[in-house]
Amino acid sequence: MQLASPPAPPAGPDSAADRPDLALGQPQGWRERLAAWRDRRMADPAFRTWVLRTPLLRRVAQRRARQTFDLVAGFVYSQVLRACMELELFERLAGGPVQPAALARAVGLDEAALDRLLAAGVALKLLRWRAGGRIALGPLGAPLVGHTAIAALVEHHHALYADLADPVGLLRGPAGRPATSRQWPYTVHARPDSLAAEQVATYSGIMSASQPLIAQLVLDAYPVQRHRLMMDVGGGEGAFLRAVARQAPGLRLRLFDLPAVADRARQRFAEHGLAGRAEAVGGSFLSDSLPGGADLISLVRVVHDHDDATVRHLLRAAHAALPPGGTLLIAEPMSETPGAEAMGDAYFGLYLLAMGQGRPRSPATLRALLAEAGFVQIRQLATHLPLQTGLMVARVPGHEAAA
Ligand SMILES: C[S@@+](CC[C@H](N)C(=O)[O-])C[C@H]1O[C@@H](n2cnc3c(N)ncnc32)[C@H](O)[C@@H]1O
Repeated sequence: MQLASPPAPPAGPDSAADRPDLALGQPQGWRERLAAWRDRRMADPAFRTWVLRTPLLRRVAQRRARQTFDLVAGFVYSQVLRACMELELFERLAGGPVQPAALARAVGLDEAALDRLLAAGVALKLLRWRAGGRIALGPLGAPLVGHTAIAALVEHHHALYADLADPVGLLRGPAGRPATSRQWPYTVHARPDSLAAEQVATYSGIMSASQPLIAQLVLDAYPVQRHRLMMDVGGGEGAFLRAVARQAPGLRLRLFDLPAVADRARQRFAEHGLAGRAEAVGGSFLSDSLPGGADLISLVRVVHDHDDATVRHLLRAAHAALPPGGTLLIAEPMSETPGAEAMGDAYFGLYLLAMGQGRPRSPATLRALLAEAGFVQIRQLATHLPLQTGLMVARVPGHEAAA
């Protein structure tokens, strides 16, 4: 096998003279020099062609190209998923493979249009072809049958999708209010505790529907049953506490959220026969102190919604409400999570920007904020799916430590 020698490196834009606006520095140390050399080569089309023609390097080049094109085309893949969900294809195929013509009639699309969607769905492993030209669930579509949590997330993305049509505009600060922030009115309202029932209904419904993505992961990672009274702050409609109630029958439960949200939680607790065991307290952690008495406080998908000043205030309030030895849990997707960096830093980073406040935080950042608020024994607990939630546990100093 004869290998062609690689083309000479291009004269890339690697000097400060080429980009005077950036005042580029020289690479420091051999690692940076090597990386700079490699980056210059990778930026050269002739070098990339040579790599593709070289058997031993081709696989790496193909994988990199696929990753790049996934980034280029990812928004289309998301919309293919959305179309499948809007047309309820996964539920329609749950009973087994069907003929595309029958499916086209059922969803009200002409056959050619449906064929195009089916081909896209097959390519994305949402669907798969079966003998006789029938279409069936694929490996990624099968778990989505009746998956109301994913359905709620996909459906509510229409706002984020609109905001991201101009990502640089979003980063610069959009002229108007991003559509995403309108979905979360507490992020922009001066007095969130005065939000009315109809203003909290949509986001509370989305949170409740998507809570199953989180609850069991948290409960598998932390034994809540060792506590007496758990207070879930920013607990929404109580979906998390309902899962806790099933797991820990002896635990008393309290939810704290904005008054209009707490009303919804109270109603849900009554519907689920929990009225005698779970109470819902309305208030704002921005202006009210948190009720005392709980030996465990949870903040589930709450901290990342807020800027650092509010988080400092909230953690101090949680510390003040807990007894000596009391425990605080923080559960949310975290940045810099190995294997889930894209979810924490790309998805939530941009999502929270469009929402108008908050940021994804790394375990190290949360640890520092918790320590500043006076917590000790701060630990990160592993969850089975850190992509969906990470978990931090911390204690108030004192003799009553439960563990
Ligand atoms: C992203 S949702 C998470 C809901 C729930 N913990 C879950 O994971 O499904 C954030 C929650 O914090 C509540 N919240 C926001 N600002 C608040 C405040 N100032 N005081 C009390 N609750 C607040 C919202 O009403 C909402 O229910």
